[in-house]
Order: sequence, then C-alpha cells, then structure tokens
Amino acid sequence: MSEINKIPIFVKDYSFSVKTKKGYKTILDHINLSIPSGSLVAIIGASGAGKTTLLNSIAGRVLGKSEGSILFGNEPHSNRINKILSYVTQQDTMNTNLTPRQILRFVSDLRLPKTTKKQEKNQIVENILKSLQIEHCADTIVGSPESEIKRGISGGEMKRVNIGMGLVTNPSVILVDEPTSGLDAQTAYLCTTILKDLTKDGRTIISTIHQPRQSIFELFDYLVLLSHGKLVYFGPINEIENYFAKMNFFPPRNTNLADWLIDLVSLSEEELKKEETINKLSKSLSVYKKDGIGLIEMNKYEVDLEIQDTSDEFEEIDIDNIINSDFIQNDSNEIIKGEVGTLEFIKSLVKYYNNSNLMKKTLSMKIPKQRMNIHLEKPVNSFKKTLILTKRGFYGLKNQKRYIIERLLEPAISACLVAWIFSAISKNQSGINDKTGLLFFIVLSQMTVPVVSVLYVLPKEKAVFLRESMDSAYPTVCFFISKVLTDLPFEILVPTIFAVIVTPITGLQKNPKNWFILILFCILSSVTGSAFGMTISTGTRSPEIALLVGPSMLLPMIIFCGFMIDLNNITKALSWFQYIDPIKYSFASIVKNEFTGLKFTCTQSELVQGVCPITTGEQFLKLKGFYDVSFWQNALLIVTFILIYWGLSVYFLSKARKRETGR
Ligand SMILES: Nc1ncnc2c1ncn2[C@@H]1O[C@H](COP(=O)(O)OP(=O)(O)OP(=O)(O)O)[C@@H](O)[C@H]1O
Repeated sequence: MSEINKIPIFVKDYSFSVKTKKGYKTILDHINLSIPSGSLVAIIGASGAGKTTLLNSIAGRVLGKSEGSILFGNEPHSNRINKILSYVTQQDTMNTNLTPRQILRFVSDLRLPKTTKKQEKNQIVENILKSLQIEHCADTIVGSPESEIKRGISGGEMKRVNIGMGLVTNPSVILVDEPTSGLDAQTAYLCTTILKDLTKDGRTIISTIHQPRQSIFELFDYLVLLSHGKLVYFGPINEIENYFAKMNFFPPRNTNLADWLIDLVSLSEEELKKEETINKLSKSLSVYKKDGIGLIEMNKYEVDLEIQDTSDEFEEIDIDNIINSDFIQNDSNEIIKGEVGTLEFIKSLVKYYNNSNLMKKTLSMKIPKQRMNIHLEKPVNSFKKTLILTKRGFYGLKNQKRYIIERLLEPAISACLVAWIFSAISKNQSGINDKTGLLFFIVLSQMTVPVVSVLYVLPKEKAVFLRESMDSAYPTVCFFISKVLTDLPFEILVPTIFAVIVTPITGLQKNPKNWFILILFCILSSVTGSAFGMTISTGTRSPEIALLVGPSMLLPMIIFCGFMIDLNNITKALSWFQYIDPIKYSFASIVKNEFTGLKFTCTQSELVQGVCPITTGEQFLKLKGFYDVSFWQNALLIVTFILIYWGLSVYFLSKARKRETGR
C-alpha cells in the first residue's frame, strides 16, 4: 500500500483556451495558485466561470491550448503523478448491479499492485466503507435512485461509494467535481466532513462546489474564486471577509458567504448580454494580447471602431512585471472601479487581487527542490485484469436473477409462439414458402434481439469504462474481451433454447447433423448481432443516435439476405451488398441445411400444366442459388464479420477513451 505523499500544488500563470469554429476561446486566464499539502480547497464561481476546466486542468484531462504550468511538488503531470492522484467525477458512474463492497473490491483487484495480498485488499475496502460510513449498505445492490424498480442505496450513499472508489489506491491528491450536487444539506455536510478528514494525514483535496451552505463552506481551508476564467480570490477561507472589507465590501448579516461572493463576481443580466456581444466581437478581432495563447491568427474580419473599445475590457495584467517590481501594494491602496455586476467591476477585482499581498504570498511560496518519492509498484497484468473484469461482469449478472430469468424466458416464450404459428407446415408447395418464412424468422430473431440488448446495456457499461479509463485502470481491450466473454453464455444459451423448442414442433429436420448446423448458425447470428450492436453503440455518441442508426443499418441486411428478394433479381449496381451481408450467410446455410433431402408434393391447384414444380429440396435450393452453399465457408465468413465488428468496436472505444481522457 502506497504511503501518502504530502504534495503542494502550484498553478503558475496558467491559461487555457479551446479552439472553436470562430477562433480560440480563453477559458482560464493567467491563474496562479499555491496550494499547501493537506489542505481542502474549494473552487467556486458562477456557472461557466471555469471551475471544472480548472479542476480538469489540474487532473491533466483537458484537450486544448495551455500556457504556464501546473506542478505537483516540483513535477508536472505525468503517469507517475497519475498514480498518486485520484479524480472523483460528479456523476456517480459505477456498476449499479453490484454492491458497494463488491464495487470497491473489484476496484482494489484492478488498481492495487499485484503484490498486495487479498486479505490486505479486503482490509482496505473495509476501512473505506467504515470511514465513509457506508458499512450498513455495503451489501445492498447499488441500483439506481431514479428508478422505482431498481432502487438500491440512496443518492448520498452512492456519492460516498463514488468517493470510496477514488480512495482505494490511497491517493495523495484527490480532485473532486461537485461532491455535494444533488444531496440534501445533511448528506452534503457529511460528504464534505469526510473530505476534510481525508486531508488530516496530508492529502491535498481540491473540489469544485456549487452553492455550499455556510457550514459546509467553513470546512474548507482555501478558496479559489473564479469569474469568467479569471482569478478574483485565492487565499484562506478565514481571510475572505477581511480581504473584501478592505475594499469596503461587507456581506450582509446572516448571509451565506459563498453565495454572496458568487453574486459579487457575477455579471448582471444586462452585462451578460453585452458580454455575449463582446465575446462574439473579440473572437473576430483576436483580442488576445499575450504571446502563446495569443497565437490567434490576425483577423480576416472587418474592424469596427466601437468594437475595438469594448475588446479592451479584459486587459491583461502583466504578472512578470508584478513579481519583478515593487508594484505590490498594501491591500488597502487599490481602488475598485465600476458598479457591481459590470465588467469594469470584475476587471477591477482581478487587478486588485493581482496587486494584493495574497497574490504576493502565492507567488512567493517555494517549490520543493526534492523530487517526490513515489513508489511505483507493478500493477496486475492485462490478462489478470481481463479475468477480473469478466468476473465482475458475471457478479453483476448473478445479482440480477430477474434479468437472467427474463433473458432465458424470452427465447422460450417466443419459440413456443413461433412453433405454434408454424406448427402446421405442409409438405406441398405452399409449405415451401412457410418453411422459408420460418427459417428467415429464426435467423432474424437470433440476430436482432442481441442488437437491441447491446444498444440498451452497453452505454451504461461504456460510461463505467470511460470513468475507469480516466484512472488508467485497464487497457481498452481488457474491457472489450471481458464484455464479449460475459455476453457469450447468453449468445449460446438463447439460440439453443429457441432451436430446441422450435425444431420438433414445426417439423424441421431432426437428425443430429441438422440440429447441430441449425444451432451453430443460430449462435453465429446471435454473436453477429451482439458484435454489430457493439459497433453501433461504440461508434455513436449517444444511445439515442445508436437506436436510430442500428435498425436503419440492419434494414438493408434484411433485404439483401435472400428472403425478401431473389438474389438473382437484384440490380447489378447493388448486388455486391449481399456479399457483405452476414444475415445472408446464416440464412442461406440454414435453408440448405433444412431443404437438403426433403421431398415436396403438390395439391391439385398447385400443379402447373399437370406438373408439380418443386418436388425436392435440392430443386428449391438451385432456384434460390443456395445449392452450392458450403456450411464451413459461410461459418468462416460470418466469423470474419464478427471479427471486423469487434475490431471496429475496440477502435471506437479507444477513440472515445482518447476523447474523454486525452490519453
Ligand atoms: N471544449 C470547450 N469548447 C468550448 N467552450 C468550452 C469548452 N469547455 C468549456 N467551455 C466553456 O468554458 C466556460 C467554462 O466552462 P466550465 O465547465 O469550466 O465552467 P463551470 O464553472 O464548471 O460551469 P458549471 O458550474 O456550469 O459547470 C463555459 O463557458 C463553457 O461553455
């Protein structure tokens, strides 16, 4: 178990901007912080002030253009630093089919060094459950608070499990995004006291926080107050009132200090409208004045005189000049200009802060010379991680007995229904159509049910994967293989149950070879459906889009499989599609499997000029173009499609991971 390193954090003249369609947008502007180790720091500000961006920047999770530096001790963010850092997301993303104890145990299996003994891991988990006060619900399935059917632990307990997941590796730095959002006052207070307790042994904790109550606010040691990406205050919580009093600003009696501060540094409605205009104009004018971030192409736009004036509103303060000169004054000397709620006022506050003793203190805090002693023990290998993830998947299933029963009952019930409908297939010409319809339905149902199931389930699992990717818990491929392995039992059992019920009742051929081939292609269809669903689900950005794209991509596959239209009659320009249609290979194979060796008769009305058109299955197969079908070749082709879909899914997952984590 790693020791806690006492790590101060330095944010040095840090700016961050993102590229938008209209140029660069500055989100954080020359931020300076010196956070001593063992402190609990609150980042507050109005919506859009840049709180999350600052937290993500410290976590090394932003994609954009940055200037300045962020140091942990004397080191910038790196894989080494990542090992002692934990990020607790705002969303409580976890496997809701597991219990808190199971969740924490699997996190410990995945993330603790491979030398950590099982007993030691269990002890760590028990300690976390105890310190977060969630022992009482440790064996209750998490569930989802918003669903009546799947209700499990409460929102506050879920939040603590979320924090607990970040504690398993005993991190020295914890970054928390809005730990109290959605919680009642009492639970929010409890969560914050837990964070406060965690700083006692030297951990540094930085948290964004939204409208904290006074009692919660007072638990913090330092405050970072942001306004429109600029730093208005960084200093001890207990100095806030003195600091603002020097500018003649006093919070009204019984006011929540955090709310008062946010109001003080927010723009009024009127100014916001003005600011929108300024933003639009400043983008086109490339108002960024410094080098680096100011690497904005000089405008191709026309310049309007009035606009030039407004672009000056956020004039940069030359930090280097402040450090190197005698410019620093006593807090009381500076004059605040403008009305509260105006840009001029905020600009004045920023300028005042930059000239204050607090800023001087921040800039003068010494960066430690010694490199931190971080023990990098060997993690569990990828093979073991895949097994742990697979085991976690099966535990999730085991906890959902109802889901297992439903998934196994579904093929049994639909098989009975289909068998009932097709129970009277005759041996004459109309029976040929009925039989083909039945075989088409078998292939289609085995393929589409897994598609829908994956489109429904995978987004939740993908969210957990992305969260765990932020902590570099395991490689993408481990998650993917474990997902395939967890789904496999259903993909084998469901088609088997279906085929076993349908075959005898509908009079399909029953000798072992026919059964084997029918079940084989049903299983292959099911795995293809699941792999196809994975590609769609991982390749689209939201479940809603996946639900639109999935069925519309299935449609051409259904049309070109050889049931709806004779493959010989498809126009040449489109006939190639049948060769990339996995449904066609399954359908052709089970049609050949069923029709080979069958004899057909004719009713009086079916005779054509006194002759029965189709008397053998082989005749029908030749007509459909399925006579020369090779089972093994088709099986191999379907496996190739499955591998392609899986490959694409891994690629899309890696891309999503990169997008989300920057790694
Ligand atoms: N990638 C991006 N592209 C464009 N704009 C962005 C991007 N990331 C952040 N922003 C903008 O930067 C500003 C700060 O965003 P951020 O999420 O850090 O604010 P916040 O203070 O956390 O807000 P909230 O309290 O509403 O979550 C917002 O105006 C946001 O729209």
